Amino acid sequence: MKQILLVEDDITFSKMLKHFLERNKYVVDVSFNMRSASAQLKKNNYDLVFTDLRLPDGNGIDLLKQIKDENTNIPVVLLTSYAEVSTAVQAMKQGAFDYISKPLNPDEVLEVVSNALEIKKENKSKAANTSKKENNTSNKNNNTNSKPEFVKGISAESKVLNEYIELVAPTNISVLITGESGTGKEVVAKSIHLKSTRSDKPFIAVDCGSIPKEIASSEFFGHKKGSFTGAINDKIGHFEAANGGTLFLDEVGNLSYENQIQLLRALQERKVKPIGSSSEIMVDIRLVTATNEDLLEAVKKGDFREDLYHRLNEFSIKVPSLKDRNDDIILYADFFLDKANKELNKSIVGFSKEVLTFFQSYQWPGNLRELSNFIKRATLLSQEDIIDKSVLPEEMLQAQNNTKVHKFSTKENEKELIIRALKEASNNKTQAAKLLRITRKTLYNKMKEYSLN
Ligand SMILES: Nc1ncnc2c1ncn2[C@@H]1O[C@H](COP(=O)(O)OP(=O)(O)OP(=O)(O)O)[C@@H](O)[C@H]1O
Repeated sequence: MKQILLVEDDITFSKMLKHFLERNKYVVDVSFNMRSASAQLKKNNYDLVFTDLRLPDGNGIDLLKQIKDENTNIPVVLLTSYAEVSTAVQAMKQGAFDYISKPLNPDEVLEVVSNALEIKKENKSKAANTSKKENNTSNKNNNTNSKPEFVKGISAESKVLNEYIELVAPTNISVLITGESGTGKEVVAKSIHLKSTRSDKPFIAVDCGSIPKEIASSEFFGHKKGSFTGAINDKIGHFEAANGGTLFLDEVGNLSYENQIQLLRALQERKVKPIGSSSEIMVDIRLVTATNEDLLEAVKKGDFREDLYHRLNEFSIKVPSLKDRNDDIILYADFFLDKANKELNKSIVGFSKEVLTFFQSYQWPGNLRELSNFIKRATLLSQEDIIDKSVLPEEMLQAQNNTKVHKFSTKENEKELIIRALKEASNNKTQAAKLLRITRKTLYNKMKEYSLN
């Protein structure tokens, strides 16, 4: 079993993480400070170290340096608060394997652990093959740059999406990604980065929705120690951290008007000035943004600057909703089942026919995220080899009953159903055909038959 050393002075938090990792079959030792961590490291052969950035007698970066100085290739993962992310990025330049910001997301923790252990295995076998040549390649295969797990899809909508990604990725064009929540906008952004010439440089993802507007400029551009109350250290901003690579701004529509002006200026001038600094830093970033709101509408209302909108929207990509990617659903379901099996140590082989039919007719308002969550829950609950309809939650069944999917039952109500669907789709035939689950051609034929022009 793999051994992990967890260095964290917050007793409750460390207990929680230790239990979680143990439940996932890792052996975990805890140290509450650097001194005891150093002693533990001398005594045991750890496969991975998780360390908090702030420790009572030092910090995680000192510990990282110590591990690197001792020439061990134990991967080190830093635990940080959101505000410390840029320090963590710096730490990665010094050889940390990755960082995870608190509050922790269990999936992310498991993914980082398995990536880190994989790298350690690779390093070990490299070292064995090249016995006298020192393996001095840094662990730059961090989570921010690792390959995304990506299902390409086979539906017509996915084909268009993938073509757009391939086309735009190698350029420096700013891309605005739109689509409902949970459709995979961040995965698309990362895929653009990984297919670009910047793929070996950082990909920095920023959730604009979670940054309070008062600290947004310090987050984007950094600050100097002492430049305002609370600025206890120099801080690297997201622009600088992404230098040479890609800056991904998620929920960009949430930026305040003032922050929009600052962002536009930085993009136009290609340089940033950290708060409290007298000098400017030239930055070379590729910008990718995402939103699930109608930014043009926000522009019309005066909530979003038009000049910024055009700067962000040099090319736009719409990620289709899951309900419009019917041909892909089974691929995604299999992918998420495989993932859930691995995470939960189960071996469910598939889905019953009824569940697959349900997948195709449910509207999936939460898109891929909802499908992934559903499958994880179902995998956990299922006692059999197959996920069957007994695990479908009542609220999903209820929602499905309330959906606007109409089925032709008898010839008599066919005309009425078509009229209703056309009305609901504001006369858009493609949409109406989708609601009716018939092809557009059939819809046109039936409209002709019932003189519905
Ligand atoms: N092509 C894909 N292949 C496999 N998994 C995917 C794919 N696209 C998205 N996912 C998974 O679906 C979930 C939602 O994706 P993501 O976070 O990128 O969506 P989003 O549109 O950015 O969401 P939000 O609007 O809430 O920011 C994630 O768990 C992600 O890993």
